[in-house]
Amino acid sequence: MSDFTKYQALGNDYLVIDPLRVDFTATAQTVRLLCDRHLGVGADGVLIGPTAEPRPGEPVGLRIFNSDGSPCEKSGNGLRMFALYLAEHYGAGPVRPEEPAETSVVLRTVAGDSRADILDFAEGRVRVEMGVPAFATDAPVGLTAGARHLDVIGLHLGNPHTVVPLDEVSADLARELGPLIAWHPAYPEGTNVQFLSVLDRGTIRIEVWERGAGYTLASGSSACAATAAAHRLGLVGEHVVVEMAGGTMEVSVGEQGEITMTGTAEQVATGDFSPAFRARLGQGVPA
Ligand SMILES: N[C@H](CCC[C@H](N)C(=O)O)C(=O)O
Repeated sequence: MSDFTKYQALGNDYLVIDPLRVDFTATAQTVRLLCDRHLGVGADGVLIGPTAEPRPGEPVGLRIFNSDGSPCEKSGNGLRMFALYLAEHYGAGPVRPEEPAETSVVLRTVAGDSRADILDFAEGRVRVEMGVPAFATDAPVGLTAGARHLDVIGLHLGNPHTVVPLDEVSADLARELGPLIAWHPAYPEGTNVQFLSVLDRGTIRIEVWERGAGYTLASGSSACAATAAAHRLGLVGEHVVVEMAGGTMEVSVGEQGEITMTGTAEQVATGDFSPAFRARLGQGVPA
């Protein structure tokens, strides 16, 4: 059994560490070192789970951390990856990879439960029910970031998001304004930020700056938040293709406002920590 399994979804990468199989204590420090692209393995975040032996029909718990070591309530890409991890490693339990169309599991984070269905195991295609967003206000509100006055829409989807609708978006813009908005005094807990451009009623483009991880090539919960905001503003219909730097995802808005996302994720590698790195993690060297 490997110490870690690395996944990526549209260029957003996470390490899965399974506490039932590996002795690992997640602290801000150990997560930061693991995620460091120069000193560690490298990732946008870490998924620690399952938190207890999976039992058929019962929710499976996981904890999620950002690359800066901060805990986060939820990660859309992370949930898709973790559903695949469970199918690959605990297949006969809550999920059945031999019956891909029927493979489903309820994942439990501090943000609540999310049902995940593996639609195509070979392609790593997973659909996740992300819940109903809670909007901070009915209409966009003004926010000053640097020298810019922006109209933004704040919403919670288990984790916090701020959507910035603009005519055009770019990675440079996200890198410039993202950190100013993510830690703006208006958001004491910080916020994930989506720069949104609506291309047509079925297509949006977003650039993402994540709280705790910075610029990322894609973010599942961000794709959902941006779609929910665009839908609320009447700019898109119920089914939206979300273009991000790392690829596209499909997001749907249900009758009650519930958000469902579908996209791929893939396992990249499994690996073991060297004794020296394990010691640097402060986790001790296995006998
Ligand atoms: N990449 C993640 C977002 C992580 C959210 C995290 N940065 C936070 O602090 O809430 C996703 O696919 O949804």
